[in-house]
Amino acid sequence: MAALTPSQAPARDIAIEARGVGKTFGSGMLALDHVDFAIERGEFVSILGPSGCGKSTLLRVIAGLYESDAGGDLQILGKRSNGVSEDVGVVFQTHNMLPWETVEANMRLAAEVRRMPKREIDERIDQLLPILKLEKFRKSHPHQLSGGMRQRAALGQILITRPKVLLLDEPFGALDALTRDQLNVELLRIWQEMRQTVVLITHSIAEAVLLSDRVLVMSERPGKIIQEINIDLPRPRDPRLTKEQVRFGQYVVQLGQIMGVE
Ligand SMILES: Nc1ncnc2c1ncn2[C@@H]1O[C@H](COP(=O)(O)OP(=O)(O)OP(=O)(O)O)[C@@H](O)[C@H]1O
Repeated sequence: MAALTPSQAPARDIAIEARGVGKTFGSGMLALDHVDFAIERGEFVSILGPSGCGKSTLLRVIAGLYESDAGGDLQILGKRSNGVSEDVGVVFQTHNMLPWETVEANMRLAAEVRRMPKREIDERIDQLLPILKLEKFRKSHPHQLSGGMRQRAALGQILITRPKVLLLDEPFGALDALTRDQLNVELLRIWQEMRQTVVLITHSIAEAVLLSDRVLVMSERPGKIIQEINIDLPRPRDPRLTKEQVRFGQYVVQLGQIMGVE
């Protein structure tokens, strides 16, 4: 069969495309320098890189919370990024739930800000609480929850708005290893059900390999993407079985070498 010419090849359905994206902070401190990458719709991509290289800054640029320097181009779902978008949800390492409101009320507020109809909000809360394993805690306040539950509730506040793009800045980074593993299982399950485009910032090579379709590696500051590795492991990925695979270990070693942390 003849090879497809570029014009015949199926167009890639790109959710996020960065070309020459940069970020300089006030005093001329260059945090990101000519960042280039493209992420397809429905893809799960992790970003790894040394501490301080600009991962969170990049995520905030994608979220529209920071503006990219002049000259760069950032397209989100086919449109030039122009500040915060309803299509993009962000979960940070520390939750931003209101402490005096219950889990349910916090989720409700996040949806009300988007002016979603009450019936739809009720339906989505009922649908999400079991997925997040928070059914029994819908009337609890944040201080009554464990750290893992609080981060699940924070994820719920974002998922209720059904963002097409989900940005995760080390959402489970402050939790112990066991809770983190459990939440990663939940995250994979939720992603498999909802199939948003996910970009995850993590410091854990193993976490990146376990979860992702592709891992982008950033350089030291000023950060740019220096490598990308496709993670060709079968899904669904059971964490224990996946980590036992030879290929899993090879990816971890390969990424460790790229990052100089073997
Ligand atoms: N609002 C800001 N104003 C000035 N400098 C900033 C700001 N935010 C981040 N920086 C600087 O930009 C650089 C990149 O920071 P960033 O938080 O993006 O790195 P990171 O890769 O996420 O770090 P870590 O892995 O340690 O969380 C750092 O040198 C940081 O000090």
